[in-house]
Amino acid sequence: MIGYDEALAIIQTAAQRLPAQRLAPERGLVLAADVISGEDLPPFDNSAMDGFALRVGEAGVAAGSEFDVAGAQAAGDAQVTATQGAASTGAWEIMTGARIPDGLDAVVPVEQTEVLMRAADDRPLRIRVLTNVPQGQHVRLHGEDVGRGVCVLAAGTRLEAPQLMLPAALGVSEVTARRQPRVALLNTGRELVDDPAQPLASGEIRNSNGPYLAARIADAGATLVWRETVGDDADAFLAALERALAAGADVVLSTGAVSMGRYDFVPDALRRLGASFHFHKVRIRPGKPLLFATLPGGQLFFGLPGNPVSGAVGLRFFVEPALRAMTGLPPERPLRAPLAAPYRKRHALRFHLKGRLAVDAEGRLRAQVLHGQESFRIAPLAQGNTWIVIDEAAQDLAEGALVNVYGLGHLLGLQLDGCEA
Ligand SMILES: Nc1nc2c(c(=O)[nH]1)N[C@H]1C(S)=C(S)[C@@H](COP(=O)(O)OP(=O)(O)OC[C@H]3O[C@@H](n4cnc5c(N)ncnc54)[C@H](O)[C@@H]3O)O[C@H]1N2
Ligand code: MOO
Repeated sequence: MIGYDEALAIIQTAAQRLPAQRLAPERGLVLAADVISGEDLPPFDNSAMDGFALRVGEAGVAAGSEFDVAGAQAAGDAQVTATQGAASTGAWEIMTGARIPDGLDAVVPVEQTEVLMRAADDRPLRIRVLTNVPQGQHVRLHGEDVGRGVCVLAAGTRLEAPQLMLPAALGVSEVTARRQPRVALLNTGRELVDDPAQPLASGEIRNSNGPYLAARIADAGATLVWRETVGDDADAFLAALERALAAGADVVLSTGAVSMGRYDFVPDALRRLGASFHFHKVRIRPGKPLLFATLPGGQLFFGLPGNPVSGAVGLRFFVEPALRAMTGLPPERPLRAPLAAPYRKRHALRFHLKGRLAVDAEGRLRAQVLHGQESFRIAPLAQGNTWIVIDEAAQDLAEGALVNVYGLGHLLGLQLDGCEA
């Protein structure tokens, strides 16, 4: 049986990067090349205020100075040049975001002016400024936010809403990126019932892994292209696998039938198919019987154990690193947090514990191991906001000992909202 680090290295080698493509920027893509700005942002000098644009020169102008109003400029108006006469003495009425007329170099907000004369249509004709106006005041210079030729998003960045604003502002219609991996999910077990309204017959249980893993696959930045529940039958399983691959899956996940029981057919079915096995069983808890293989078509296959928490751990710590490698995201690094209470670990396995990161009365983070760590107990999952990971070699840990903590998903980060002392 191999340890987790070895398993992770195997996954990172086997998970080939998806091809880089030219694609319209959209949420979920991971950049495979830097995005270089081809435009200035802002694209032209413009006003940060509704008011009057002036030519004030290096010295600025003093409160009390008066100006004739030579014109008006609103957002969307094309470039204008303040006339020579107006440039020296005139003001231009200007709106927020409007191009600064060429030759002018400061803006005074309307509320810091007094209108001395108006036209019949209410246009201001002459103003007095009520404050000193330094050169450059309230002028947003072209390229001040982003200059042309600058790298605005680096290769390896995942596009989320904050990373979509820049391409939109800069007229970037295509980026070089990797799409989201496509994942299929096959839940095995003749005991499984999918319809929540169906009463359970003797020996049946409800399929809880299916909805959980489907939601987590989406959180993990992958697209679920196929989901099916199959009985404990290798032929039915292989037929479902064929449908999953026909749906375009890059990665197939199964749950259950991967351990030592007489109906644990997944390894044999994969052998029949000609899959190449990378490993089966890892020194972890829960989730030890996890199986990882490459299918004849090059797709990755993860056989997750059926116990619900084992499947959750398999997705979080085995499948998610593969998704990262496929899209070109760098490997994750855990954060460290102190244990809220002593923890005794009696087995030489790497433990993945349902945990809660909470803040104590002094505002310090504390990692609390939740009650009910067995792999069939899902109630604590609903209270958890973190995975606490304890190395294989660790044994007795004192209160305050630093442990590795991971967010519930590799893209979710640590979420502390709602925590109590
Ligand atoms: N003799 C041994 N028995 C077991 C070993 C072992 O080493 N030797 N390992 C145990 C460990 S650890 C795990 S984990 C489980 C894994 O078993 P399988 O992957 O073969 O899973 P199943 O037997 O099919 O199911 C296990 C358990 O989970 C329930 N289950 C399955 N699918 C779902 C689902 N979609 N939703 C909710 N619950 C599900 C299933 O009914 C079983 O109770 O093996 C141990 N045994
Ligand atoms: O490791 Mo199995 O993962 O639950 O009990």
